[in-house]
Amino acid sequence: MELNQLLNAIQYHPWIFVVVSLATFGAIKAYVRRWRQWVDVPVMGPSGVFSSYSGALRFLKHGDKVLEEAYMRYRKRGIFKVADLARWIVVIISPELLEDLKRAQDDHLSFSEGVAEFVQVDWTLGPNVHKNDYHVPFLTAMYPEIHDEICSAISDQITPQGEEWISINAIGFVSQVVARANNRTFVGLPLCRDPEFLELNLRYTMDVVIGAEICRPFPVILKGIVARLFTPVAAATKKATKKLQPLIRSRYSLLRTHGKDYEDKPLDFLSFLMDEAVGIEKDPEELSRRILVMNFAANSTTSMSFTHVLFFIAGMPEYVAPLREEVEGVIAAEGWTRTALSKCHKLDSFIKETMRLRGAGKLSTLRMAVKDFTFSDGTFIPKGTIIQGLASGRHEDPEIYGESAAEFDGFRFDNLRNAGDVTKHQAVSVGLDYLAFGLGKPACPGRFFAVLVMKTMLAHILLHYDVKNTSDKIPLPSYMNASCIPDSSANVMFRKRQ
Ligand code: HEM
Repeated sequence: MELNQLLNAIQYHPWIFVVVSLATFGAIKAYVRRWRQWVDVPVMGPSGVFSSYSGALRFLKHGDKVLEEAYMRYRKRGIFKVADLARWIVVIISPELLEDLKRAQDDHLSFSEGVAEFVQVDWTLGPNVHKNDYHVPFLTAMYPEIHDEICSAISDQITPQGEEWISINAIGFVSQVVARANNRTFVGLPLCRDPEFLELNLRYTMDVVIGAEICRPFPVILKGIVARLFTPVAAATKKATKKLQPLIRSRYSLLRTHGKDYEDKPLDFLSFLMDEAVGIEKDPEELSRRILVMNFAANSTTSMSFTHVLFFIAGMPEYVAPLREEVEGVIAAEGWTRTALSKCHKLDSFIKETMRLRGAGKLSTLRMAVKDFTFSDGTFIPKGTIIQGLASGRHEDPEIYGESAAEFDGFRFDNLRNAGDVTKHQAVSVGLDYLAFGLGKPACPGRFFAVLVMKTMLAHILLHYDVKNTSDKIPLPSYMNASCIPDSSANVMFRKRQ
């Protein structure tokens, strides 16, 4: 829009002037705040008022390189900071500082406030989700249903005949299977197979990310209106509510008629929510938001992680025979159960090793200082600062993982288990040396479920299909800031197991 057109538009619609002025004011305020939260640690990239934005652009496009360079430079100091387009992020590397972060109480370094800042929770996922996280404790898996959904979702998409290979887009295939398995647990059949419902949940993560960026520059009083009018989040919430409302209403009616423990009551996340919800949380729109929130936390994280697993198994045929042998032995003895899969240590190790090198992101353990905070080395962190741990620094440190730290060794963690500490080396274990699922109290509560889903997917694929990449090379990820994104254009080839 040219300046004249803008001035004309303002003349006839003065509210445009108000919105633009408030957005500009908000942007300036955010900009000033960015500079006020100055932490006295080495800076990765330019540190000037304007030049830091060129550093932020480089971080956006080449986050992996920036963080690798920072690791080499500041490993000894154990802490540095890097600019993204919205803020400075203080990144910690040293185990001592990670230990401080792990021990810090939520009223000092807060995970939920960090998330609230990053994805503008109050205006995207919803203010109730921010204030009350009653959805977090439910994550006990219903294994027979998960297994059934994974088998059926895979065979709905891969139907090779005889010896033919079929080629399928890896991330598209994995996302469908993961979203179906997740939603079988969240809302049950038949909604977990409804293509529109799956599509809106798969798109929701991106809707929230875009919505957060649109809301960010506006002052708080306008964010609500902006979120409703100009972001895709409101439309997604409306669509999800429309899909879920009939189900919620019929379950409420059964609860009213037969009481809390009626026969054949579905055992899923929605039932859990409806039992636990109080006050406004009982509203179908609020319940729908919780379902969306769980999809937000579970779909892209698990899909991206498992797509890397698929690329590795497709490109490393030497792992196929020992993994098949392990899974076949355990399943023959015990059937498809949670306990049986917990005995597949090689399978577990292969997934953990993939996540060590290709976790959801190079940074983990998002926190916001809700009060001034001082690390044990004396580094002062003012209130409002965002802090993250450099997961890739820990994951690729030769002092932790030996000379082969940079290489993929699918049975690394199985060997470590056999050599000593059994629990430390499980894929679900969190600690200073393995940050893929975070650290401390806010460590991912869905990790047991996510690992179970990924193990079941890998085991099922190994037992029923041969798999290979479309070329000799394992597709490489790209990075957006620190997020590790599998090659979305890469296909994987499947044929019936020969
Ligand atoms: C491979 C898949 C997954 C990865 C890599 C992952 C990673 C993470 C990480 C890094 C955190 C933050 C922990 C911290 O900062 O210390 C987190 C939190 C969370 N995750 Fe996951 N996650 C995955 C799957 C899931 C699944 C499947 C669910 C739900 C079924 C889930 C639900 C959550 C929730 C609710 C939180 C917030 C916890 C809180 O508020 O205290 N995640 N996840």
